Amino acid sequence: MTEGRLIVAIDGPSGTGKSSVSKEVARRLGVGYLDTGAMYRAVAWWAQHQGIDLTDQVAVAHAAETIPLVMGTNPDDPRVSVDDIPIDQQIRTSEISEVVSAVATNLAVRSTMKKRQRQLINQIAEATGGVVAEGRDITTVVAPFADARILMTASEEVRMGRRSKELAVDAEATRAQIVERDAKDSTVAQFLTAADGVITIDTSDLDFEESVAAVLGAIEASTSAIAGH
Ligand SMILES: Nc1ncnc2c1ncn2[C@@H]1O[C@H](COP(=O)(O)OP(=O)(O)OP(=O)(O)O)[C@@H](O)[C@H]1O
Ligand SMILES: Nc1ccn([C@H]2C[C@H](O)[C@@H](COP(=O)(O)O)O2)c(=O)n1
Repeated sequence: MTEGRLIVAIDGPSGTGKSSVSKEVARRLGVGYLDTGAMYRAVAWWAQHQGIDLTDQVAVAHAAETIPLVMGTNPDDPRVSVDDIPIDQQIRTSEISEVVSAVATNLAVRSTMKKRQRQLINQIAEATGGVVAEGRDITTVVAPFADARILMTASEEVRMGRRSKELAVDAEATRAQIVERDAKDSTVAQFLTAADGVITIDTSDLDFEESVAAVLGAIEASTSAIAGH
C-alpha cells in the first residue's frame, strides 16, 4: 500500500456482480468507488446527445476528451453527471447498452479514459484513503499497480440469470446482448482470463454476501503479502 492508501482493481465480464459487490466492499472498507463502465456509457450518451454518429471515431474521441463529466465516488450514491445533468438513468438504458461497445472499442477513447480513470483513482484514494475501481481493464491497463487485483467471473448461465432477474426480463432476451457485448469488448481488453498476479474469484456458486466476503478475503491476502514483502 502506498502511504496508507488502498487501491483495489476489479475486472470481469458483464453481469458477474462487479458493480454491486465493489460498492459493498468500498462501503465496508470506508473508501471511495469508481465505476469505469459508467464513464464509457456517459461518453456514448453525450456523443449521441450531441448528434454524433458513434461510428465516427474521430468525433467520438473528441467527445471523450471534452465531455464535462463528473463521477460520483460515494459507494452509497455514485452519481454520474454531465454538464451538471444527472444521467444515471439515461446511461443504463438498453439503448445505451446496445451501442456502448462502439465507444469502448475506440482506441483513442480508451487512451483518454485510461488517463482520466488513473487520475480519478489517485484523487479518490488521496481523499478517502482508498478506492475500489471496477471495469474491464483496471487490473491490466488502468491500475496494474493496485494493491489488490481481482478478476470476478461467473458462468454465462449464472450471469444471464442475475441480469434477467435484475431487469425482470426473460434470460434469453439478455443472452444476445451480454454475449455480443463481451465478445466485442474483449477484443480491446483482457477480462475473460486473469493476467499474471490477478486473483480470480468465480462467483457462480456464491451468493452476494459470499462474493463480498471472497473479495474482502482476496484484498486481505494481497495486502498481507505486500506488507510481508
Ligand atoms: N454473488 C451474487 N449472487 C447473486 N446475485 C448477484 C451476485 N452478485 C451480484 N448479483 C446481482 O447480479 C446483478 C448484476 O450485478 P452487477 O450489475 O453488479 O454486475 P456487473 O458485473 O457490474 O455488470 P456490468 O458489467 O454489465 O455492469 C445485480 O442485480 C446484483 O445484485
Ligand atoms: N474499464 C472498462 C469498463 C467498461 N468497459 C466497457 C464494457 C461495456 O461495453 C461498457 C459499459 O460497461 P458496464 O457498465 O456494462 O460495466 O464499457 C470497458 O471497455 N472498460
